[in-house]
Amino acid sequence: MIERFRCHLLVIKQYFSLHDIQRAFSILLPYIAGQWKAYLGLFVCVLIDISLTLSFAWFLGDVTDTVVQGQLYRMKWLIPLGAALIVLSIISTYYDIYFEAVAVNAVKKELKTNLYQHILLLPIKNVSSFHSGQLLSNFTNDIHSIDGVIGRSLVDLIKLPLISIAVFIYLVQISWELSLISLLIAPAAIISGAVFGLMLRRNSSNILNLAGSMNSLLNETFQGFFVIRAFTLEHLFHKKYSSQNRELFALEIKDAKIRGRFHAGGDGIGSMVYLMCLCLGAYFVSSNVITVGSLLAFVNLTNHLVYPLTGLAALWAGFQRSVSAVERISKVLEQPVDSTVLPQNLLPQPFLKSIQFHNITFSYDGQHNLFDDFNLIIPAGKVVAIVGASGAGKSTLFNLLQGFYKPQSGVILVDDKSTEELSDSQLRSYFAHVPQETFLFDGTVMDNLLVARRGITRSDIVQAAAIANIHSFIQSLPDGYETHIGERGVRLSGGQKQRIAIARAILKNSPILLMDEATSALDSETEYQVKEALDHLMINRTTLVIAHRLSTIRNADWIIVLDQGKIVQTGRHEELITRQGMYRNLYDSFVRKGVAAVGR
Ligand SMILES: Nc1ncnc2c1ncn2[C@@H]1O[C@H](COP(=O)(O)OP(=O)(O)OP(=O)(O)O)[C@@H](O)[C@H]1O
Repeated sequence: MIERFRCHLLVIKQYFSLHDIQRAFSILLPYIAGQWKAYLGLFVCVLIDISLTLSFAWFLGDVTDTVVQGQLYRMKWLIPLGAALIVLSIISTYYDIYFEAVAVNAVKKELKTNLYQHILLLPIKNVSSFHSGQLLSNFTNDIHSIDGVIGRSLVDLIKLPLISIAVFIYLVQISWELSLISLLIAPAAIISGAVFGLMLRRNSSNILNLAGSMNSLLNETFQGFFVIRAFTLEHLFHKKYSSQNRELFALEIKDAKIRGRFHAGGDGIGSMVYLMCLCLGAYFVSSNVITVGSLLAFVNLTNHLVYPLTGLAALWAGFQRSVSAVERISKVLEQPVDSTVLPQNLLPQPFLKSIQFHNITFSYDGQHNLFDDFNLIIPAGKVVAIVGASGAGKSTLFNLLQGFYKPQSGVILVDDKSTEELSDSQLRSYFAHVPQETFLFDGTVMDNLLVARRGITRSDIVQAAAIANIHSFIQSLPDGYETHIGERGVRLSGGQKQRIAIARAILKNSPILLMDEATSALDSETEYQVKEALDHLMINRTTLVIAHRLSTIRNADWIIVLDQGKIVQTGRHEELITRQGMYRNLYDSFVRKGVAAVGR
């Protein structure tokens, strides 16, 4: 019980603390400052709006008194003045909407671009600590929820107190007694704003978190479509999504109820003040304390005294809602990046000497070392097969080499240059990576090949495709190289995708080939075509291959046998086969399984 009370107290404290709002603004301020012209325009519109509010009230009162007192000659200049006020109001309304749209959308645009760039620059270990659905949610729900701190609310923060003060001074001139009555609303507005704002903040934080989870589920559904079908998980996923969707609906309705009660309450209080002022004002008119025109001007302006007060409370509530969204975005933006420059596709550099791993210590989680004082030298121009049980660290070697992860200690040299000293662009220009699973972008075959390197010509592409044994197939497609292959290349077979990936690696023309041999079996004809393509790719290159086929291992110049992050054996197939040890065991298991790939 006491614990729950403490918990509530903490939430309330957090709600009234300025710290979160200050933090949100410190993140957004550079973006807001970048749009100072639009905000200045908006501020000028606000000043015009305040002046117009007072002018219209005065105009209403003056026209009424003019008519009541029979001084119709004054209408000669009152009518053009009214028309001028209306024209000014039309112009101001237009620019008000325009400047707000420019300010809000420009801030969001910049924030989205920076967030995207930041994610592209984040070290892989940091990116993988976020769920892709959560990152997606940052761009969709969260960025759209920050309106409360960058849009009209920001200007209202200045406008509402200003209009309140201006209107109050004007009202006091008409009648100080009525003005005091209209001030009765202040405490009620502030208390209701605070209470409802607190409820809104908690609820919208739940909405944003749930929307993030739903995005993650959608992402998994679309990416794991085949697994869902194969394991008949449709019912399970449907149940999960429906349940989250129902929960979201309930939270949205709760949000609407809170906002509804808040606004209805504010309107109710406003109407009561209006009624009280009208009744008391009517009495003052009948007692000749004020004129009819003054009463009309007064009741007209009362509303402008009421809504800034309830508005300020709503503003606080709105800030609270947006703070949750900014907090979620800031979790990504606060992750440190190694460099602020986006890597670019550079022309390949020559590679003449060796790759060296010196005293490398590496751990993914910072606790269990996968590599401990690891040393390895790979001379240029060789085909090196890396073999070992699953989880031995083979792929991790590739990750370290390409700078996707940094070792905790030790140094990796490529042609005597430390990978730490090379920029990401320089480092990656050394390598062409053919991963086990081919990833193709949504677009045409040509689009997927063009990404390999800058300045590629069509004849380069045709040549590379021919070497990769895929040219004839591409030509047989309805639009040849311009055929759309669908998201992740869904319209192609595994073997076709692999050969496009090989053509892409040929086009990149890097001196070092990193190849993670596919374990999935292809039919013998396709297998042959892929193998031939790979053989072409290896010509004149240093090749590091995580080998799964005996034929690759047999033909390698050098074999490295890896076990739990340690090199346990090295040599050629003929030597290793004669010795007792891990390689011999692996070979025996290959033979025992009667691997179809043997000898291919
Ligand atoms: N991103 C990661 N975060 C944490 N641990 C990881 C990560 N990637 C790999 N590991 C762990 O590091 C170890 C080595 O993984 P690695 O992928 O390098 O092995 P591998 O030899 O390539 O295995 P396989 O042949 O199955 O692909 C494994 O125990 C694995 O669980």
